[in-house]
This record gives sequence, structure tokens and C-alpha cells, in this order.
Amino acid sequence: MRGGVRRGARTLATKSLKETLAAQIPAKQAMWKKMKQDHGSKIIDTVTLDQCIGGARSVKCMVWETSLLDANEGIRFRGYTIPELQEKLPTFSGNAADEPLPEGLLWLLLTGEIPTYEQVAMVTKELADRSKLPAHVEPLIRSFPKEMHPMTQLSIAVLALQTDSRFQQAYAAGAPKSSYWEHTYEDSLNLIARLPEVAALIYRCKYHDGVLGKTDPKLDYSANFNRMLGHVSPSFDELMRLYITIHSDHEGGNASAHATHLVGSTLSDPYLALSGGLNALAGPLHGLANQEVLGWILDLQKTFKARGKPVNESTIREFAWETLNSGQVIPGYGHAVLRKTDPRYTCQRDFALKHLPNDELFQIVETIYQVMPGVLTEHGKTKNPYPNVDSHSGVLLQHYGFTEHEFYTVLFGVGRAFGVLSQLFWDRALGLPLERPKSVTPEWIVEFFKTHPDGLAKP
Ligand SMILES: CC(=O)SCCNC(=O)CCNC(=O)[C@H](O)C(C)(C)COP(=O)(O)OP(=O)(O)OC[C@H]1O[C@@H](n2cnc3c(N)ncnc32)[C@H](O)[C@@H]1OP(=O)(O)O
Ligand SMILES: O=C([O-])CC(=O)C(=O)O
Repeated sequence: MRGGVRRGARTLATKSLKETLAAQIPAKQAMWKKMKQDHGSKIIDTVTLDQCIGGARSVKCMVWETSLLDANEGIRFRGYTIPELQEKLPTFSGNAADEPLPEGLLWLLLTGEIPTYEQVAMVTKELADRSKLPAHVEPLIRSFPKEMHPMTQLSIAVLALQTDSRFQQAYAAGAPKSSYWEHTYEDSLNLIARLPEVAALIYRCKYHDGVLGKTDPKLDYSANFNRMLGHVSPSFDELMRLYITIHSDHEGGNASAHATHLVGSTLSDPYLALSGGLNALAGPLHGLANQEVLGWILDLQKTFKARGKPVNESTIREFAWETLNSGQVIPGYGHAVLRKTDPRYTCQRDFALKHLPNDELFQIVETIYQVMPGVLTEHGKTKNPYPNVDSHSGVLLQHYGFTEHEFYTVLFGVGRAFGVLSQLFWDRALGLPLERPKSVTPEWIVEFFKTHPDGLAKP
């Protein structure tokens, strides 16, 4: 099936992505309506004071169609684990051993169905057709000061793309609620289509000569993104396909997904909503951890070179304790929900074992993996001493000469757009309401426990 995705043309019998979604909406709306009628007033969770103060960990209070996280197993995208996606989603070459195409994942996230090669080819073409930036965006990116963080640049650039928002235009023209899904679809696809050029412009202007590499209509989304960034290695194209796929979604409660969903619930358009999500992703406890991990590893190397010692289990342990004793976290380890090694870490490790087994930084990451769970367990604070996705991504990028680690979270942001915008589509198609949980003051809590010393009884 080599080249099938590139050359696949739409046959008359094949519905487009938008037509497929339009056909799904009535049944989905009916399903949720019935769910509310049958079970709407029943209790599915309770909230302790610890959860109220502690970032709402594990409180079930939002719906998310596109993925679900299990603390031990990790993420499932529309019910599929990462190895299952790698087995079932179309690849660029047609070789099943290669990495899935994010265009196929987008079809899956939106529709819940594994796409055919033909459907994936349609998405590749649709994204390419939508990719032209509004004229003012490129000069804006070129005007950013070099020292501005790439995530700040990305968030501003996404806001600047908003001048083209179909949702905003339709809303201002009085569009009915029943049509919101359509405008959200248009904005979300346009936004996903335009992110690679925006990200590549930020990268080329901040670190290089400001000139984008040439795209090729025969290539897919990820390979063309790499070309614009200035990378031409087919093996790096494979990594980019995997990278975007695994970073796309992590159920609804993570900070970038939740922020996008929250902002979108006010009927802000997808550009405003995604920018909010990207701002959350830019925090070091969330997506920025991938930049921090690489920084930590490079510091480790530098420190022990200066001390005349090799990087090995013993010096990694020493450096980890220095980090912990200075009151900092070990980036790339721990997780708000996961309690085992993140399967996104494992699949990146598998990629490294296949493509770069002898890479020096990969060997260091392997040794850190041997040492760190023990150190963090001895430290005794973190509930999860195992690595998360951010622990591995940087060393893979470094291997392909993508050394500017301050930029890594931008790549995460491009991937995350696939998941959060797919959900935003369903938020509007299902008419989900304004999000507005209840907060309480410390005085309210004190008063509450005066009258309910044991709290409320469990149902
Ligand atoms: C894509 C992603 O967002 S994946 C996460 C990326 N972030 C990182 O890798 C940063 C490092 N990790 C962390 O800071 C945390 O593990 C988080 C933010 C991811 C999760 O935070 P929480 O859910 O609060 O974790 P947990 O309940 O285990 O925290 C308990 C304590 O252990 C500490 N802890 C958690 N992870 C670590 C770590 N990697 N290093 C040191 N201490 C840690 C917490 O800071 C907290 O300390 P405190 O009681 O003094 O406040
Ligand atoms: O789930 C979380 O809280 C953080 C995370 O790993 C992600 O968003 O990818």
C-alpha cells in the first residue's frame, strides 16, 4: 500500500470527514439526552475536602469523548491503546511496522472509527488545502523579539489567526445553536492545518535564518511540518508522526485540555480556546516539563564533566538528590493520575531501541529510568515515581539534530491541538453548557464542619 495515503483520491461513495460527523450527530445527541433522562439525578462520585483543596484530583465532573486514562494502563484513544493505534492506523509507507499518521488519529478522535487509507488521504489533502495563513500572521511572527519564549509566540500567533474565525463570524451574524458544530469544525480543521507553518515560522525566525523549508504535496502533514522546520530525514518523519499522535490527547482533566474546554464553553471560538489551552501547556508542571527534562540531563552531563566523573547510576542518584534537596521536582517523573510508567514513555523508548539504540543521551535516559523510581520512592513524597511522556521526548529530538529544547513544548502544542479541538467539536455538537463549578471560602468550610462535623454521609 506504499504511497496509498499520498495518492488516495476520494471516490464518490466515500463520505468526507465533515459528512461522516454530520451523520453521527443526531444519534449522539439522542444518546446523551436519554442518558440524562435515565440517570441524570444519580450520584457518580463524591468530593472530599482534600480533593476540593487539592486540585480536584480524580473528581468525575466532566465528559470527554475522545480518550480515557487509566492510572495503571495509561491512555486509550477512543478505546484504543497506543500499541493498538500503531497496529491499526494507516502509515505513510503502508508498512504496518511504521508509525501511525496523525491524520488517521484525527479521524479516529473525531468519529470514533478507525479510518481507511482513503479517508486518511482525504484528511491529509483537506489539511493541506486549508493551510494558508492570513496575511498578517507571518509579519507578526517575524516581529517577535528573539528572546520571547516560543510558547508565548505560539499562543499569540494562534490568537492572531482568530481574525479568520468562522465561528466568531457566524455567531456575530446570529447563527442558530444547531449550526455551532459546523463552524467549530471549520475553525478546528483550519487551525490544525495552519499550526505547522506557524510553529515552523517561530522556529526558523527564532533560531535560524527565518526561511521555511519547502513542502511537497506528495508528503503528509508531519513530513511537511519537518520540511518547513528544515528537517529531511525519513526516520525523523516517522518520529514526528508518532510524536504528534501520542501527544494529542490525555482525557479531559489535564490542564491544557481542561483550559481549552473551559474557554470554549463560553462560546469563545476555537482559536481563543486553544490559545488558553496552550498557555496551560506552557507551565513546567505540564507540557514545559519536556524542555525541563532535557535541561536537567544536559546539566547533569555538564556538572559531572566539571567534577571529572562519568554519568552513571551513582552520579545520577547524586544529582537527583541535589535537585530534590534544593526543593525542586525531578522533571519528567510523577503524574497527577498515572501510577505506572506512562505508555507514551514506553513507546518512545521502543522507538529509540529501534532507531537509535546506541545514542549517548538515550543511554543516559535508560540509566535514569533504572535509578529514579528508587530515589523518588526513598524521597517518599510523589505518589508515582515512574516517568511520564516528557521524560523521553527530548532525547529523541536531540538525536535528529533538533537541539533547541526551549521549542519542544511547541511541538507538544501542535499535537495537543488534535485532541482538544476534536473534543471542542463535540462540545458544540452536543450543546454542552458553560462550565461553572462551585467554589467555597475558608469561612464557608469552617461553618460547614460546625454543622456537619463528620462531613456528609457517603451515598
Ligand atoms: C504532559 C504532562 O503534563 S506529564 C507531567 C509533566 N510534569 C513533570 O514531569 C514535572 C514533575 N512532576 C511533578 O511535578 C508532579 O509529579 C506532577 C505535577 C506531574 C503531578 O503532581 P501531583 O498530582 O501533585 O503529584 P503527587 O500527588 O505525587 O505530589 C505529592 C508530592 O510529591 C511531589 N512530587 C511529585 N512529583 C515529583 C517529582 N517528579 N519530583 C519531586 N517531587 C515530586 C509533589 O511536588 C508533592 O510535593 P508537596 O507535597 O511538597 O506539594
Ligand atoms: O494528564 C495529565 O494531567 C498530564 C498529561 O500527561 C497530559 O496532559 O498529557
